[in-house]
Amino acid sequence: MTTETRILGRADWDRWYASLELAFGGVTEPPEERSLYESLTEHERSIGVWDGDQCVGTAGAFSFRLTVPGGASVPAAGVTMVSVAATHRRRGLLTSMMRRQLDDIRSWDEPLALLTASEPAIYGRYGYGAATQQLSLRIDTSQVRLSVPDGRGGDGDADGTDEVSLRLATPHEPAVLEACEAVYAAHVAGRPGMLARQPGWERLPVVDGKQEKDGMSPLQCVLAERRGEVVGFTRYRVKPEWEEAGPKGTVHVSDLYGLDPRAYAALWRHLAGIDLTSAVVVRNLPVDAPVQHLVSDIRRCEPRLRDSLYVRLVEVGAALQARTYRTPVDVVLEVEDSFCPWNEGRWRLCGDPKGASCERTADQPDLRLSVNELGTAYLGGVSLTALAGAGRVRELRPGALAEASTAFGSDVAPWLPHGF
Ligand SMILES: CC(=O)SCCNC(=O)CCNC(=O)[C@H](O)C(C)(C)COP(=O)(O)OP(=O)(O)OC[C@H]1O[C@@H](n2cnc3c(N)ncnc32)[C@H](O)[C@@H]1OP(=O)(O)O
Repeated sequence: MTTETRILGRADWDRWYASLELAFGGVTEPPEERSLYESLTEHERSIGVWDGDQCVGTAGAFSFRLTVPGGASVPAAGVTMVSVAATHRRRGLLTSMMRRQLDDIRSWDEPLALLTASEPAIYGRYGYGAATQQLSLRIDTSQVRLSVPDGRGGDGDADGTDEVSLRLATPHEPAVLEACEAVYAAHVAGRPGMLARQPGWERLPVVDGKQEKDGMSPLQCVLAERRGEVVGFTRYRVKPEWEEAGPKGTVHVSDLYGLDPRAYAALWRHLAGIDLTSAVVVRNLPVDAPVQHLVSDIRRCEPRLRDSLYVRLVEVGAALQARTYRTPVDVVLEVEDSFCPWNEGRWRLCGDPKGASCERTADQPDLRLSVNELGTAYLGGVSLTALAGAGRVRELRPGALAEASTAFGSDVAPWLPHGF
């Protein structure tokens, strides 16, 4: 097999993307979604593998900025659109693309690579670790009640001026899109795992997807407003269904953000009260989503967890010093990284809530772990102690594990709100 790997040329995009679609089963995306992805593709950061004039491998890397614990926004390559043609699988093409990509990302001085995996078993061999989870709920709104915040958190409105009102809006309308994006942007710095969306990405949640073919309504949008300011929004589709006993429709939530507890609760109460529906389904919430504390019966919400964002430390030193640490930490990490050997060896990590340094050292190690565990623990959603319990982190100095594990933790659960 003779193949050539090259940077994606603009004229090649159609064939390149068709090859990706075929590898994912051959269903062609709706034109609006396709053209959005065409405009978002960063050609110079994308590669294609060609066998003659046939594209047999694809991979891209968006230039993202990722929020890390402490709130910094760190350059990160969003690895995406990875595929190998069915005729060329299991011959090492994926490994060769991952090799090329990680070398490129390093040369771009981006300390992190990120992805969401089609299958969790694929990317561990390249040093990625599952760093965040997503919570899904199916709320039985015929049984579950949602409470209203009582203002004890300081958001009371004794004189009624803090009241939130809800307004139906057209999701694609530029002013609406802009207002929703501003609410999204206000959340980014406060939660590790979120991405600062660049222009164009705000359209991703509103492209007309395949869902409408499944009997769902077009996307609907409700804005939460206070004194004329947009303080939250939700976007959702309704799937009407009827049973002998009566209506049994479902509300499928795409996203929901509130800038304060009242706006947040008002939006959830709206979703739970939509006529002719008896369930609200949401696929991707942070594991610490406050809605879990608004419902009267969490068991009737069927909570489930799934792996979400995978993180790869491309440059261990730069990545570990880009975030802060919840408590003071001073440990020597002995890192294994066979795929990116420049990371191998001992690193002294000194950090606290204000900042961190991470330098090469010859000192005795306190913890031994691979780059996968560093990726898994990096955003503070999985503890080093839990990984040690699985034998994946070794404590070489008594006390070092508890010290590092506490320091790596995050008060706010890391979360990736959408795929890419
Ligand atoms: C970030 C994203 O875009 S995720 C999307 C990934 N793409 C898809 O799922 C589309 C459908 N699948 C494909 O296109 C291909 O099967 C790919 C990309 C997953 C794998 O490509 P290949 O060229 O066959 O992989 P390659 O031959 O380099 O295999 C490398 C290793 O991964 C393993 N591997 C490959 N695919 C899988 C899989 N789906 N599950 C588990 N292991 C896998 C191989 O067995 C091999 O293991 P080894 O190193 O122990 O020998």
